[in-house]
Amino acid sequence: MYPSMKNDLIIRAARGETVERPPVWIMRQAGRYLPEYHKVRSKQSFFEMCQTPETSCELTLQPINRFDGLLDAAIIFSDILVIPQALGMQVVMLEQKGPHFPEPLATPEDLEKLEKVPNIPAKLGYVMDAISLTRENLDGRVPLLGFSGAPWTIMAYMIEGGGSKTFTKAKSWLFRYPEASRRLLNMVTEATIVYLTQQVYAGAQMLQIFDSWAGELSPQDFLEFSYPYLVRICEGVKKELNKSKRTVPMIVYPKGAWYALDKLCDSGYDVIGLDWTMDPKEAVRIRGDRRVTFQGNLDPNILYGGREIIESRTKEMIEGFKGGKQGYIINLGHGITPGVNPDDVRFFLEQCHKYGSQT
Ligand SMILES: Cc1c2[nH]c(c1CCC(=O)O)Cc1[nH]c(c(CCC(=O)O)c1C)Cc1[nH]c(c(CCC(=O)O)c1C)Cc1[nH]c(c(C)c1CCC(=O)O)C2
Repeated sequence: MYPSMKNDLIIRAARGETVERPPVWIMRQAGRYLPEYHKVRSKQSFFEMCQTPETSCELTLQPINRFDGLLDAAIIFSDILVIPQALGMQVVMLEQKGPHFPEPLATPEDLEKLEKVPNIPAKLGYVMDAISLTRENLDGRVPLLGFSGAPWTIMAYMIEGGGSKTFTKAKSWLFRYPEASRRLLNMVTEATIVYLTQQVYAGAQMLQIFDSWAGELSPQDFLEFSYPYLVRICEGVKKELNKSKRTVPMIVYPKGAWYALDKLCDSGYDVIGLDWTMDPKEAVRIRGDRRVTFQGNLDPNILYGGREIIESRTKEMIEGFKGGKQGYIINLGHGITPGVNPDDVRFFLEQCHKYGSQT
């Protein structure tokens, strides 16, 4: 049994309940904008940090401790690329450059090298251990989120071998090898369902699926190569959890897929994460009376603009989401970036509390 919850605002907001103010958390809230992160990072490689439950727990708690009482959720410190690792691929994190796969998938024959049905508890047990340890150490202060990458985004990394501007290799697969692409997407989907379910058994109270490269696809290709797998994950996780009478709210963050918002409102996800290319009022209009909560969507670069614009844009955003007391979770439209001043982050969080309580 874990400590009882002192703040469950985000769980209630995700379920569509009316709350006293919209909850707030920040994608990548544990990361390189925090000096205390660099202290830990200087002693360990990125994936070593992910693989050490005590370190993962410490990093998860850093923003919660620093911004005590201002954040309404913690997200477990890990990475979406642990799934390619579990499928048998090597991934390293290069300083200043980001993730790198020494041997990315080149042709459909390479799928034979992957572990088709990886033993997730054996390969990623350290994530579950980190989640359990963090749940205990959070002491009920805020709920703990688990997460994974969406199949299309994971596939893109496995083929590109890292970040990309054009996604030529990954998208060539979709068009040249649609069958093999579907096989790969299915493989990632099934591993992800097991992974997310295990995270909940370990103590995760909410789940987010990051489809960071959704917006690289055309609307037609998103509907063919991303959406069905997102839906399958939501259904698969909920069905498995239902066997032990559990439910957790699920968030999908399909970055750039504003064109699919209407369809996503019927996807089964409780929460849809929006990036800053979507006007809050327009999103609310498209949603209509469907019971879906929105999350987002301040441009992370607003945090570089100084206090005046941080305040005015935060206020406008909250007002755009109808004042935010129902169907809304405050966040940035994408992860916070390394150069942001933590004091400006505190100021942003204070404005979220101020205008969220007022409107
Ligand atoms: C695409 C993606 C990745 N990882 C993730 C995504 C989806 C979100 C998004 O679109 O930004 C998700 C992620 N990565 C990390 C978290 C931790 C939890 C949190 O949000 O605080 C989460 C939720 C830690 C991290 N993941 C990474 C770092 C920095 C690593 C370092 O210290 O060298 C951290 C703290 C590295 C990483 N990991 C990844 C990239 C592209 C990079 C390098 C570039 C970058 O940092 O933006 C893959």
